[in-house]
Amino acid sequence: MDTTLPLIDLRDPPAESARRIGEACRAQGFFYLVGHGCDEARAQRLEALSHRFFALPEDVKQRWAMAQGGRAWRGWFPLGGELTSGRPDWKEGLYLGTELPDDDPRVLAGLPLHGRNLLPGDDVLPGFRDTVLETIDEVSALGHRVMALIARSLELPEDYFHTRYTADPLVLFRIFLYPSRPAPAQLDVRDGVGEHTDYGLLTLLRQDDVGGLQVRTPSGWIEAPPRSGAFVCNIGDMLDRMTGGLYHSTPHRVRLNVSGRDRLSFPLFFDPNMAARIEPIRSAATDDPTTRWDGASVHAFDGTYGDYVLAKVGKVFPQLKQAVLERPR
Ligand SMILES: O=C(O)CCC(=O)C(=O)O
Ligand SMILES: [Fe+2]
Repeated sequence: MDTTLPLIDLRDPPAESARRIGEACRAQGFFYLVGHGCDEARAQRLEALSHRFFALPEDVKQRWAMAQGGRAWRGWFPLGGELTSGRPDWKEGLYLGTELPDDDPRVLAGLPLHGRNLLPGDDVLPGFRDTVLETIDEVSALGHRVMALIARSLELPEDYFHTRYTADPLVLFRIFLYPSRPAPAQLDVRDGVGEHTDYGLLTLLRQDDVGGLQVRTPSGWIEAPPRSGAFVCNIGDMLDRMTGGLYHSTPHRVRLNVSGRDRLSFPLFFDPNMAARIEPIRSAATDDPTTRWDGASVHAFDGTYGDYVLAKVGKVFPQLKQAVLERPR
């Protein structure tokens, strides 16, 4: 297999973009996206403000710690605070998502992962909050566009995913910092982020120019190096499940950062509404029995997206799960 990931330009005719996205989803499950029209100046501003946020002293950042975010699971977590396969990742981060007011019915009902964002306001980091919220809106809109192209690539109506899953998507946005300083020897750290697949439909990730993201292909690990102005997109478990394995939810990881500079990344997870039941797609494009594979746990899954994502999130933040989800309200 090719050792570079395909590049999709959204300025191409939609039929061509859809065809090439389909090819990429069947092969690597990963592709670069350019010509998307997102505001470059905003992305640069977000990068600069994020560096300033992570540079704040720990006791200041504690004001926005995830523990204070309650059931919304928003806010800051410290280095080593998130686990992949039970092992701490050597990264620090800010968990964010669609901004919902306290009187939103989903928040009132105590639906996990929904609520207000927990991050510094203009008194501490002028412009940070607005830049984050604008970015979430902008990249979510791009998520809708790419999902329409993915539908087309599967010979489905363009609104296939929108109607069933994403009219009101679950959108989780994260800002990660992978420090250049090494982890203390007593911490059992191996990667920036250990090998994993993403849970939902589609991940759209911007990264700075440091690099470190790697993708597992049948012929081994390949790099997904930074490309200026591009998103790295990949397919999540739910699309793999819906297509019977035709579109790959490909394992990936981030290596320890030895560049001498801190690395920032900005993944947005564009996922089904938590109440949506995940159903296999029936279309000519997914009917080829030679492309089906079974046995992987994702294909045994039957339930709503909420069932799936909460089980996953509980594993990466075990203490929070105990403190938040397993406590009676
Ligand atoms: O930071 C990156 O480049 C990748 C992060 C990632 O894979 C994830 O958060 O799911
Ligand atoms: Fe990931």
